[in-house]
Amino acid sequence: MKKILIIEDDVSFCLMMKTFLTKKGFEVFNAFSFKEATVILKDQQLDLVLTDVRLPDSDGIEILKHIKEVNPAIQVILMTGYTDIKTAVNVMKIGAFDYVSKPINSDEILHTINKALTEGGKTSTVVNTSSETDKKETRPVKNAYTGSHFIKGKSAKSKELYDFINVVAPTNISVLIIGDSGTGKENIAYSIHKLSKRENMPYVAVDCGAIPKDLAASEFFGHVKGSFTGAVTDKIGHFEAANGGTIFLDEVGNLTYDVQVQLLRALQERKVKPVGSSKEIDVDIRIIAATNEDLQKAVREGDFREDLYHRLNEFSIQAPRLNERGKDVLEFAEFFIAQSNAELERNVEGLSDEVTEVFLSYEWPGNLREMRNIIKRAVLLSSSNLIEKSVLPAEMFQHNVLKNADVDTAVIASSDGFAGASMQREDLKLYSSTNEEQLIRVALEKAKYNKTKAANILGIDRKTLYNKLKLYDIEL
Ligand SMILES: Nc1ncnc2c1ncn2[C@@H]1O[C@H](COP(=O)(O)OP(=O)(O)OP(=O)(O)O)[C@@H](O)[C@H]1O
Repeated sequence: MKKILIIEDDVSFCLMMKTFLTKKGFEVFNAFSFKEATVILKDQQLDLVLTDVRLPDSDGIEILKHIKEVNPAIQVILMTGYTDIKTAVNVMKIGAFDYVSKPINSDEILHTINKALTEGGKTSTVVNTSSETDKKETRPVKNAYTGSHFIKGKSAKSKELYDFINVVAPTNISVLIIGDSGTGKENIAYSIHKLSKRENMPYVAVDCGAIPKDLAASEFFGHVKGSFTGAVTDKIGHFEAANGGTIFLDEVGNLTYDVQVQLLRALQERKVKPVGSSKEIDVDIRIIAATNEDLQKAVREGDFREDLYHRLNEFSIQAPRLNERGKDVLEFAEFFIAQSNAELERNVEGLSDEVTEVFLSYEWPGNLREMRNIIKRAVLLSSSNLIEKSVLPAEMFQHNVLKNADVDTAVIASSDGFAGASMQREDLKLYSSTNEEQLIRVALEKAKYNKTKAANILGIDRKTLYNKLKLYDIEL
């Protein structure tokens, strides 16, 4: 397990990052000052340090020098506010791997960390060649797409989606984006912002699922120095940071009831009060929220406040599943191939005919995110100009074959090739509910109603199969 040290005096941010990176499989240590960091650097064999450029007792240059003295193999990524970008660039010149600007985008930081851990050793003094201006333009967003860095698609579903985006973007209406994981909700939110009158104002994306309950108020509304243990400096909350622009609340269904109350008040009164402060700050914010849960159900069950739900859902947009977007699948594939080529320095030209067919009929349960990952891996593994079946996960064929009711072949396919190298069978989940029942029935029939075998064929565990049998009322 790779070990990461986060050096940051903003305690809440530090803990949030720790939660996020631990979930991603790293062993994470926190230090709130340079002094604390030196102790951990001495005791632990670290792989990477993520550090603020400015700490109460040190600065980026001193931190980097010290780290490189302790162990030159440790990769260093700097976290910086806008005013410190120049310092960050200087620190990179003396050996930091890269820098990221605050507010930190979780996808981006993860990408940079993985890149540092894989490429860092080879190029420990890499200087990022993008200009400062470029960085400034793209940094305020959690999402890295700007300009042509995303595609719209031409299918009826895509057209409908962009019609909605175009209609709602210029208004100040709150938008709730509903859709399965990986359908591109974050990208939709950013598109709305870029097409609005607020396009040149801040866009702040907040992953509500990653905010620890106790720190939510401080995260959203900020705090003043000394207002609680660990509040060593004043902190600007997300609302204030987004003032004049747009705030995107991702996974909004994860907010606790208490935070929902505070949020609603802020939205209604258009004022926020930092924790420990008596002063209210006026905020003018456009709000976009996203969920992959059934929020209406959460409202019915008393887990999500109805008034907040209506406040967020003045207009709703459904993010289409990838398999509803017809031939756009191929356009997305082309886009991800180009993206992976650039990232991995490869020259893959496209999909073989056979793979094109598979792509068009596959369910894509993980939507765009799944496609991006599958293509990235395929580009890495491909030895020919075209992506062939042999570099795709076998589960993709298991799906298709199952659809054709040829389960025996599916089982063979799944023990073939690089099957399972990246995807756990349990990750398969059970596709869309429309054909889920049918898939289960086919698998049961092929397994001669042996539940263990059927579960195996479906790539799920027995317990999940039992639950599904109950759900669909399948009698055995
Ligand atoms: N229009 C697009 N063009 C190209 N790539 C896209 C587009 N929309 C999304 N993506 C890609 O798909 C991935 C998933 O998108 P995104 O994070 O926006 O999905 P999401 O619905 O917010 O997922 P989750 O619900 O899990 O947070 C992104 O990392 C990006 O690489």
